[in-house]
Amino acid sequence: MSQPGARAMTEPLLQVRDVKTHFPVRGGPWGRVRGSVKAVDGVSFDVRRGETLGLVGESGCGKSTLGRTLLRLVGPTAGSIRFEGRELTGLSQRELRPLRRRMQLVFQDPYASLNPRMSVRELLGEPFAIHGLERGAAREAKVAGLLDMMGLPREALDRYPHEFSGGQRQRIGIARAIALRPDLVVADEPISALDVSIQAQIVNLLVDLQRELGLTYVFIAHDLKIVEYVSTRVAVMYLGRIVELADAADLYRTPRHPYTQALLSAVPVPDPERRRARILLQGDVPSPLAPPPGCAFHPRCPFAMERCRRETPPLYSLERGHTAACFLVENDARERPTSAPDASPSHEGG
Ligand SMILES: Nc1ncnc2c1ncn2[C@@H]1O[C@H](COP(=O)(O)OP(=O)(O)OP(=O)(O)O)[C@@H](O)[C@H]1O
Repeated sequence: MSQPGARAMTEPLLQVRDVKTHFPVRGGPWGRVRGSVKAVDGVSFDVRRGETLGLVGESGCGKSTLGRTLLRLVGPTAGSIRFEGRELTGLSQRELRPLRRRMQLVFQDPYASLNPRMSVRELLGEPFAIHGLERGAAREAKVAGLLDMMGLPREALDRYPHEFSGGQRQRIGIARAIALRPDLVVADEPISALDVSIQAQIVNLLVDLQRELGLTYVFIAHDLKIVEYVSTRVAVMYLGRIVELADAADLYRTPRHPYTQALLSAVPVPDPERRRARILLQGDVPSPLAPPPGCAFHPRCPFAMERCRRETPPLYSLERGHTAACFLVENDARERPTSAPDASPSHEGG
């Protein structure tokens, strides 16, 4: 691999600007477009090299869609995604191919993501075959090395996914994802389908691999304790938008957005100093087909003001890179935020 230059080392691995992923909803006898699900609706953030960016929020907030959009597995409707400074949104599938090996996804359900008719030897050899890398004995050696790294025995090579436990299957899924030494791994709820007793082992495996291979993670999860444990920074999503982003320690110590406060108030903490009053969230996440006007959180917010029903709060910059999209923090903002750049052309992804 070529040695990245100093600039490449300091620039973010991924720069995401005002990205939207809307899904058209069709209806009626002619299947006309009736509206769109705004699964991701204007998000901007950077992912720094070597960090773990945690992505949290209730079910349906758009976390998976955002994760897949970052990898261009789903085409964004608008916005810009730069990987090492290179714009991804306009690239054809062919142009994306060489980049694919550098950006990988770990799935929630390893059973559904592994072809049941392929042996482990084939499953782990496949990434090399797809990209025309390593053959014969060299590929065998790489595959065996992956097994060692995952703590799986060599006998596993000739066995099939159904012969393994959930945790072992996830190890195989992770091995496939890291086989080609990617830079970026999006882990989409990588442990939520697993038995609680083995969740920690898989999390620790991911943490060790990050250290060993210098990986950058986007870690999607709804378990806030695990996100706190693994993340360098954490982004909180609500109805297609990021409502708060901060260093993990800052976010957990001083959450500024009422939505984050409510999510965290539900997490049991043994330390009485950190215990907070439980804020009960009323109702469910509204439909991303018709998000509420103004601040999308206002119908569920215990602090909603008249203004929140009319205006959408921008992401205010607070101290130490902490940002929050809530009028309550406006007075603490370091500067008046400029509105998100909306100049990016809409485009059909592929
Ligand atoms: N291919 C699709 N077509 C239409 N709507 C979609 C599609 N994929 C996701 N959605 C919708 O987009 C919204 C966001 O879904 P997404 O799965 O990204 O959320 P999530 O936060 O990851 O939730 P979960 O934790 O349940 O996976 C949901 O309303 C979902 O129904």
